[in-house]
Amino acid sequence: MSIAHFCAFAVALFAIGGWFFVWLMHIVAILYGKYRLHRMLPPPSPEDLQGISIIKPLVGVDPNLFSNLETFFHLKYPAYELLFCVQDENDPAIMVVQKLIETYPKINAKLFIGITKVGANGKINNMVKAYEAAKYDLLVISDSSIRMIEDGLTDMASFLKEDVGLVLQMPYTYNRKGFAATYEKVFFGTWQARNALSANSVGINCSTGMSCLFRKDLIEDAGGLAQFGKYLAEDYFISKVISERGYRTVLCSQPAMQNSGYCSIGDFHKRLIRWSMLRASLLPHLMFFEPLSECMLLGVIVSWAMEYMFGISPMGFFLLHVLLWFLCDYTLLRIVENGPLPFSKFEFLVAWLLREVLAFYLTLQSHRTPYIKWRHKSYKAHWGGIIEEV
Ligand SMILES: CCCCCCCC/C=C\CCCCCCCC(=O)N[C@@H](CO)[C@H](O)/C=C/CCCCCCCCCCCCC
Ligand SMILES: O=c1ccn([C@@H]2O[C@H](COP(=O)(O)OP(=O)(O)O[C@H]3OC[C@@H](O)[C@H](O)[C@H]3O)[C@@H](O)[C@H]2O)c(=O)[nH]1
Repeated sequence: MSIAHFCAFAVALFAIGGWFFVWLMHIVAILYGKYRLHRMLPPPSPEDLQGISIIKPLVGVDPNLFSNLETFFHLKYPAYELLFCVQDENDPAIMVVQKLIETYPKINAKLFIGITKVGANGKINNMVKAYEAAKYDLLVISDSSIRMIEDGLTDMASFLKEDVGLVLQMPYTYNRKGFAATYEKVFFGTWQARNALSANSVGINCSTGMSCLFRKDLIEDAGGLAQFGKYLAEDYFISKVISERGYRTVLCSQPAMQNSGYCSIGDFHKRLIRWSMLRASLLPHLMFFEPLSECMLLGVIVSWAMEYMFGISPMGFFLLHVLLWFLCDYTLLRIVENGPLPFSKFEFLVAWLLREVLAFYLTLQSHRTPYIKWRHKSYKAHWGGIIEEV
């Protein structure tokens, strides 16, 4: 066998192995999603539910902010406090929070204005005051765009068994109108859900910090929330220090319902590029594996490999591969949504195709510049996840 043939053989073998691995991820995600999502555990008795401090970092106002925050005033949970953080004293979010606090005087809610600068991460700087003032040993960090159902906090708390340190709501979206909303829902219900469910099912850290419950003492033991200010992916490192202390990270049954009032494909792509840049700085090998695990690129490579190894028609193989992937993604999305989809099958097809076709382009965009833009600030990420503000 010539060197060229040997190399081609090795690449084809690797591609086919990777292809089987990705199908394993599809299957695990579907089975684990069915097992875990939308199946609340029997709630512990109210005496067993410990108090929870919910930290809400806010920047600016969008048309859904009031109603999203209001859902936190309707939580059915015996003891919780709401700690709203606003970093700028001129931010109109202050008025929104004050209005809610006036409307619901029986709910224990406080507003913190101004940052404590502990690092470059604006979200951490914004949350530090509330973190220090939190009166309960359990903390929830919940981003501004999140809506909660009445039982959402009980659902999270009921997954906090003795050996669990962090409970995550898997990122998903609330129903909104328009194609951009469909596109976001398809992304979170397919690509994101597949990775999050398969990784969490085997205990791999696949954290997203938009809605998570954790034990404050574990973070204190690691030096407090302030020490995560040097990272932009503070969620990944919070999960990491919790695992290092011997506690598990689990998903709860209810996904995180993101419901930002502004929804556009351009802004969503910027967010995906930012996340991709974070991941590349944390786990550089993902720069190689992530694009290879995408439907279109993997399909092209494996179709070639199948022809090279077994003489199978590449076009037929590619079309079958895409069709099966599409069906698996549709099945997973239905599991995550747990009900009829708020759009037609045709809209799903268009949004799905667009995401799959653009995946590689977005990956390339994430390598174009070392500067990460987040909420009007620019950061430079170094290997290992440490960032500097530019
Ligand atoms: C030949 C193909 C081999 C396939 C290998 C698998 C490649 C994994 C592909 C994609 C990575 C998934 C990323 C998940 C989304 C994370 C969302 C995110 O970016 N969050 C950031 C912002 O909140 C956060 O700061 C970063 C977190 C880092 C997460 C790293 C996750 C690694 C997950 C790997 C999944 C492997 C699953 C294996 C299951 C058997
Ligand atoms: O400077 C900032 C930036 C953001 N934030 C807050 O941080 C939360 C998340 O911000 P965005 O919605 O812009 O960003 P994302 O949803 O993409 O964040 C996600 O990815 C990056 C991670 O570090 C976050 O933990 C995760 O939530 C919001 O509640 C926002 O108000 C701040 O408080 N200050």
